[in-house]
Amino acid sequence: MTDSFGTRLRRAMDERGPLCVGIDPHASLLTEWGLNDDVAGLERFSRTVVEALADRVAVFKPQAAFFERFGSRGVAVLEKTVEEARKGGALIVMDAKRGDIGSTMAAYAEAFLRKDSPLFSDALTVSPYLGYGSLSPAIALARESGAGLFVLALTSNPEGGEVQHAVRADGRNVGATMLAHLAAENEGEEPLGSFGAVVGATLGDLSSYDLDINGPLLAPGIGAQGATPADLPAVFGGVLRNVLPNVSRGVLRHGPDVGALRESAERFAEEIKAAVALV
Ligand SMILES: O=c1ccn([C@@H]2O[C@H](COP(=O)(O)O)[C@@H](O)[C@H]2O)c(=O)[nH]1
Repeated sequence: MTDSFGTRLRRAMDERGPLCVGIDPHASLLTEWGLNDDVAGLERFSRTVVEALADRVAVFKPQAAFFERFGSRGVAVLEKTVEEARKGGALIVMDAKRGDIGSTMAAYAEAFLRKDSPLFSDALTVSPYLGYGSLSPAIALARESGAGLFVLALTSNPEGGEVQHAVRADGRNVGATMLAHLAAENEGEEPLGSFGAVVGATLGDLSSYDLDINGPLLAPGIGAQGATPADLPAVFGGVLRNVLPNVSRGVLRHGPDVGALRESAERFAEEIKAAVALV
C-alpha cells in the first residue's frame, strides 16, 4: 500500500530539506531566459528547471495557470513536466487552486488526484471559499489515492484579508476556521497528516492563530513577494518543522543556467535550514 502524502512529504523534507521550488513559467521569465513566449519556450523552461533541481528539492509546485494559457499543448507540457520531475524523486504539489460545488469538485479531484490521471499529483491546492464541505469529494479521493490537499487558509497576498479575516458569528475568523477543519482532518495521523494549509510567509506575526494542524503548511511569498527565510520563525514559531517554504521567481530568475539555478536553490535551502534551526 502507498504511504500517505503526509508520510512521503515528511520523509522528503527530512531527507532533502523543506524547500519547495515553484515552476512558474511567467512570460517575462521566458523572455529573460531568451526563450519565445510559446509552447516550445514553455517546454524548454520547464525541462531546464526539472533537470536542474528534480534530484535535490523535496517538492516542485508547478503553477497550472502558466501552462493552461497555452491550451491543450501547454497542458501536455505540464503532464510531461510532472512525469519527468517524478523520475528525479521530487514530489509534486499542483498549484491549480480548484474549488467548486461538491459535484463539480469531484471532477476536479478526478483530474488531479485519481492515480491513473495524466495530471495525477502528490497534492493539489484547493480553494475552500465555496464552503469547506464542498471539498469533501477531493478529501475522499485524496485519502483513497494516498495524495494530499493544500487548502487556502491565510494567503500571502494583501487582498486575502478581506475574506480570510472576516469574523464569523462564533467569533472565529474564516482563516482560523479553515485551520480548525484541517486539524480535525489530520487528527491522529503520523508522522504528519496529508491535509495542509496555505499560509503566506509574508503575513508577519500569526501567534493569534493555531497553526498546529498536524499537517503541512505551504508557505509562499519568499523572494519576489518580499518575505525571506529569516522571517519564517516569527511567522510560524513552534510549527516551523512542518512548513514547506515555496520560492518560485526568486529561484527561476537565475536561469537558464542550470548551475545558477542550483546555486540559488541551495542558497535558499541553507537559509531555510538556518531559520528552522533557530526554533
Ligand atoms: O497565498 C498564496 C498561494 C499561492 N501562491 C502561489 O505561489 C507562487 C509564488 O510565486 P513567487 O514567484 O515566489 O512569488 C505563485 O505560483 C502563486 O500563485 C502565492 O503566491 N500565495
